[in-house]
Amino acid sequence: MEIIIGVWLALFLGSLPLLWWWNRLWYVTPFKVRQSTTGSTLPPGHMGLPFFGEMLNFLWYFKILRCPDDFINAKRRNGQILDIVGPNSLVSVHGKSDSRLRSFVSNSFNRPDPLQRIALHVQLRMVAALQSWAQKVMHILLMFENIGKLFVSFEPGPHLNNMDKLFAGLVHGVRAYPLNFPGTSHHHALQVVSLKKLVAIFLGELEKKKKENGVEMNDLMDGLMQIRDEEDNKLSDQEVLDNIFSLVIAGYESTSLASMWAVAEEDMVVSKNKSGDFITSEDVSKMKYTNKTLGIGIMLVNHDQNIESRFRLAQSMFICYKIPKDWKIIVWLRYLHTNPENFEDPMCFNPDRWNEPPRPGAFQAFGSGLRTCAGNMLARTQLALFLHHLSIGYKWELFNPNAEMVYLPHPTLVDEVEIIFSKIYKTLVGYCVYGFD
Ligand code: HEM
Repeated sequence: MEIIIGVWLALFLGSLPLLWWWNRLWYVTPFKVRQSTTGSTLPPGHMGLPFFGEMLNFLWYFKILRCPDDFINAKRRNGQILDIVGPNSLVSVHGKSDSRLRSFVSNSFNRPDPLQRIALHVQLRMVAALQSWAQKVMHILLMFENIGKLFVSFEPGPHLNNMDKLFAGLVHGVRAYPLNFPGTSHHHALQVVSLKKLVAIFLGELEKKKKENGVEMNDLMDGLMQIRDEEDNKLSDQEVLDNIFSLVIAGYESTSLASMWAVAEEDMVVSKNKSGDFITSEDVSKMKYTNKTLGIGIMLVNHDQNIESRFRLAQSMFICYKIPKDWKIIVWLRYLHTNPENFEDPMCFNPDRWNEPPRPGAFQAFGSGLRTCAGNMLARTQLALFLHHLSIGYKWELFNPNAEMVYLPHPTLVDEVEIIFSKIYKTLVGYCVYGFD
């Protein structure tokens, strides 16, 4: 028995160096042989273990040490990207299909006229939601209601709350290690629960709209159903669904997280000089920085946007390195925002840093170039309106001011930022008397 254990142990230990170098032998050696005449080089760094890559190391830094920047900074390289995510959606298509969809989304969300209409729409909802939150402990879920209404005319209520949970489950599963067999969270989210239910809901909505045949045409899904290309072809049902899905995923969590961080950061900095009291009118008056705070909220949320992005390069140059076809690159935008070369004391909440424009290329909250965020004006508008209404009418405090940070599946406080809101009552002399609804 002891001999058998010894043999297995020896085999295991003996295979460790092979495992350690396997990816290098498998991927790098053939590349080097092919490129031996051109002298092209690959980016430096270890290739990780077979199948797992650097996942264990990644989890160690993100889950256990909770120092994600240390993992990333050690891998710092600079360069440009092209990206591909998913099959039919705006985030994955190119050329004419990309311009057609992008110009539709931009016209729907990023131009002054629709933005004005959206501002009116969402403000009513925001004010009503804030009022209903007063003197309760809340997470900020409002953004999902706005997105649901603008994109598919879903009304707030239990149905939308259920969808919110399904989307959260889906995003969770997509970010889990992609082991797609029964028992894994990836499989559960994609095959068992969230995706199937969400597809059924959106498909039902699409069918309903088709039957109504354009009676009510004022949301994003209606618009997508009407787009035509030069040959007068409409988008297929699958294309409409893919795009609605991607836009909800791209637009919802990013905006919610940014608003959450903006509120939490502003609250923390004001509470530093206080001993657990509620924020006062004086504190509120210090919040002359809505837009600058917005910048910080957006800066912080960016971390997550990019962890899920998968970039496949079609034989392109990356500085002086060659990136072989089908290799993936993740651009860690958070690195730009937390790099002291770009922002002085980057981790400090300092809205005044926006008094000066950032160094060119240093602030990439919405990405840049051809694939820049298609909903950036919608996001900015929603966040600015939300922070404005919040700071002129409400006071708030973190329910658990000492809650710890977690970084997976996205950077947030352990309690997902529970906040107690209460209304500031106005008097003739100003915002100085407090009470509760
Ligand atoms: C605070 C909120 C948001 C942040 C921080 C954010 C950030 C980003 C970033 C960094 C990218 C990648 C850009 C690149 O590859 O260069 C992106 C792409 C994208 N975003 Fe946003 N976004 C936000 C809100 C929204 C909203 C509300 C929508 C929906 C209308 C949206 C739709 C998209 C789409 C469709 C893409 C893919 C564009 C493409 O690949 O062509 N985003 N976003």
